[in-house]
Amino acid sequence: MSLIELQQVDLKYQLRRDLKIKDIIFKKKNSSPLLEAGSIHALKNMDITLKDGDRLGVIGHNGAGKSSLLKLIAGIYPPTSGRVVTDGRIACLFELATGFEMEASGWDNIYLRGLMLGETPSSIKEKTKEIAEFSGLGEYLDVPVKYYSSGMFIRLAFSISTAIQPDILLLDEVIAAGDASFLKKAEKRLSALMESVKIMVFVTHSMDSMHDFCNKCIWMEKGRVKMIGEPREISKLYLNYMKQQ
Ligand SMILES: Nc1ncnc2c1ncn2[C@@H]1O[C@H](COP(=O)(O)OP(=O)(O)OP(=O)(O)O)[C@@H](O)[C@H]1O
Repeated sequence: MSLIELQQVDLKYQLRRDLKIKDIIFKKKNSSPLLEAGSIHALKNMDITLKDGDRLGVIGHNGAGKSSLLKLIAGIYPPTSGRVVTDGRIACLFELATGFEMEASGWDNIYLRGLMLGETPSSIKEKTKEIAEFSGLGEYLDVPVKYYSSGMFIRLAFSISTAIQPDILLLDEVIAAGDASFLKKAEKRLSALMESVKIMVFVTHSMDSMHDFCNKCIWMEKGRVKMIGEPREISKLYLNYMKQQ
């Protein structure tokens, strides 16, 4: 059984300020409460438990803490306090560039990234041909990825990340997967993955996508869970609230 459990979790980002002479001279004028405080409190007292079959949509205003929640579950950031427990193989479909070797070729990156995602050397070798074909990058796979266009890079990153069979899928809607033909192919592959995983956490601003793919929803506000419940119910309350702002 797969599991995501957050117990009284807080996440604070520490801000590093590079002081310049003009900051010292114009200190009062330029001071910012956030910088003065030295940290941003992105997640506050989060308690969430997700088990097999849970498909959680995460909605909320810009800066509410949605992406921070994904990064915390992925283990990219440790909690400042509280406990995060996960059980199961996690695939992240956000910040696709993380973990790539810019000097290495597309082929080498398939191998290295595959290992990082939990494949063994032999299992990733078995999947390499399929990943390469799905990416449609052809001879470009011989070239260091630093020379790729952004669309080519997304093709490769998406093809690798969706080739493994995870238990838990962490997904941000913001995946612009290059040209229209690839986008269509990518959508199909992504829908299949979303249906096959045991637990999904899906950050989205699209209520329609959330209704299609999720059976639970949290509305986040200023780093806290404002409401949790059935997707249609929560999104209705959220949209009404947003209209009044
Ligand atoms: N790496 C970082 N360093 C410092 N502060 C950060 C960092 N990432 C996010 N924040 C801050 O944490 C808070 C939550 O940001 P987060 O990106 O999680 O919000 P979000 O709900 O995903 O927003 P959006 O819908 O705009 O993508 C914001 O105040 C943001 O400025």
